[in-house]
Amino acid sequence: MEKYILSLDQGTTSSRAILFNHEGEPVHSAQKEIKQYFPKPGWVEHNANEIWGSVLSVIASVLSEANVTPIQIAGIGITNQRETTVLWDKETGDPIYHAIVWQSRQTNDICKELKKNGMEEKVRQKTGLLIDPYFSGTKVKWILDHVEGAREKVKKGEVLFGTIDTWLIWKLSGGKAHVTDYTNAARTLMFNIFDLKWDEELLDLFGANHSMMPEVKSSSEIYAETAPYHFFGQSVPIAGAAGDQQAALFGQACFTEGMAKNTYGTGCFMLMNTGEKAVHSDNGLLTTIAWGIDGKITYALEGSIFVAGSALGWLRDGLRMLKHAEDSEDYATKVQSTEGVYMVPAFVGLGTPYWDSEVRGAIFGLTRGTEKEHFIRATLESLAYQTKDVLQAMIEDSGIDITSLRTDGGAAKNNFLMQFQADLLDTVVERAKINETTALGAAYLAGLAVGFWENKKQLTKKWDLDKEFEPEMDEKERDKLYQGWQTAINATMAFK
Ligand SMILES: Nc1ncnc2c1ncn2[C@@H]1O[C@H](COP(=O)(O)OP(=O)(O)O)[C@@H](O)[C@H]1O
Ligand SMILES: O=P(O)(O)OC[C@H](O)CO
Repeated sequence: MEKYILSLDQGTTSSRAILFNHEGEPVHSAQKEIKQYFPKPGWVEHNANEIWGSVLSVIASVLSEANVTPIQIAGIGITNQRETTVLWDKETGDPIYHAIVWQSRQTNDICKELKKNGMEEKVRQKTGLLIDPYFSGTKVKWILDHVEGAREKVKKGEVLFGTIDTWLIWKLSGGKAHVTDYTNAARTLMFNIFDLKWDEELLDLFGANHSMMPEVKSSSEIYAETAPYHFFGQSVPIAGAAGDQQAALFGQACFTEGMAKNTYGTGCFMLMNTGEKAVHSDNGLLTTIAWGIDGKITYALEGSIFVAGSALGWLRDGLRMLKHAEDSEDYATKVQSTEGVYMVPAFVGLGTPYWDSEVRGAIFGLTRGTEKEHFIRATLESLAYQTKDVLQAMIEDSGIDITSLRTDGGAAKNNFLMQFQADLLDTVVERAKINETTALGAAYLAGLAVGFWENKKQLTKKWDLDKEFEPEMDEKERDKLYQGWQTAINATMAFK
């Protein structure tokens, strides 16, 4: 009977379940979109129970469509949208508020206050992060400030905190395991990435305490078994977990120092493996944990872009300019250029390297001749421009000149975008063959823990190129385009 690893990829827009065979090939997958709640401008929330329901539903679909029985699952790997924060009642398992999504800006005022009190440098030294609504800490404080009786319940030890990995492991294990892994803990603003402990002072700052925090474990080990009533009568080891961007770095086999990948999903995240060294950034990058395996921590530098593929989602759902996000490629290639139109999709502020949570989106250079095609092309190009901003910061901080960039994620399927990216960076873009790189990373982390695979070298051998994009644009044209972008960004930031 053939065995598989089941990888659960809980992203911002959808939940996916993917079965990997022993060759590391995805043999079947199921996907379900989740509802986005936008209660106020700049706020983004999810329903944690709906997330859980969507995960159960994709597990059921993938097993039935692949005709695989639960007994054939050797282990489960989990990867997830990071930072998104859930607080729930330990007894009833009910979330006490919606999950506040990483993109949400509702903790802006809390961040301002912390910065005013001079906390930025201390936070950076301990966590490698900045004070920004992006991270979990201020989201915890916001929920405690806004949900009646929450603080008292926390004091009595009746509330649990978790990022989405923690929530799903807790649910799958029937409430037995309250754990997270190093990569997810590293994004909370409450975890010291050097001592590898929850930090007393930071917990205090956000009104949290030890009793609500999950135990922090490595990214590849058995955390718990599934509760049989949640897993079709079977106890299956949940054996690996990592935030989706770190899982993608692993899935892209970026195992040596200096290797980097960029994932184009809802947002866009470039991570570079910096080995055992935690590199400090002077250019707005984050210092974070790439993975913790076998008692060893590998660090990464990260550039975070908040709006990437979701700008196409906005063209589809908000402006109704597109039927499907993938149609953007056809529209973009119908014109030779944007004819000077620039779109800055700062819908929830800007991340690396600007870190401005109050700025909002803008569009420049419209003429009477601007058509839908130019608008769509400018939106796609904005993903590439933001990536160039990040790459420049990365080269400056790491001192490593990146000569090729590995890419993956939903929007990386767009050939126009990948070619424009290569042109703009003047760098070869290598799109990974397997589309589900994030899920593959999580599958490998779990597979290593249960002995399904022996070592990560097997994954390196498996890494395969789907398509290589060679830069073709001349230098003058490239510089002119990028200068236009820089003018647009500066003007956007000036308008507040
Ligand atoms: N061909 C495409 N061109 C541009 N954007 C795309 C394309 N296909 C999907 N997208 C965008 O990619 C995102 C989905 O990518 P995915 O990696 O699944 O994201 P996540 O993991 O954040 O849920 C959506 O925001 C969608 O708009
Ligand atoms: O949902 P994604 O794939 O865009 O990833 C979200 C990130 O983990 C947020 O930090």
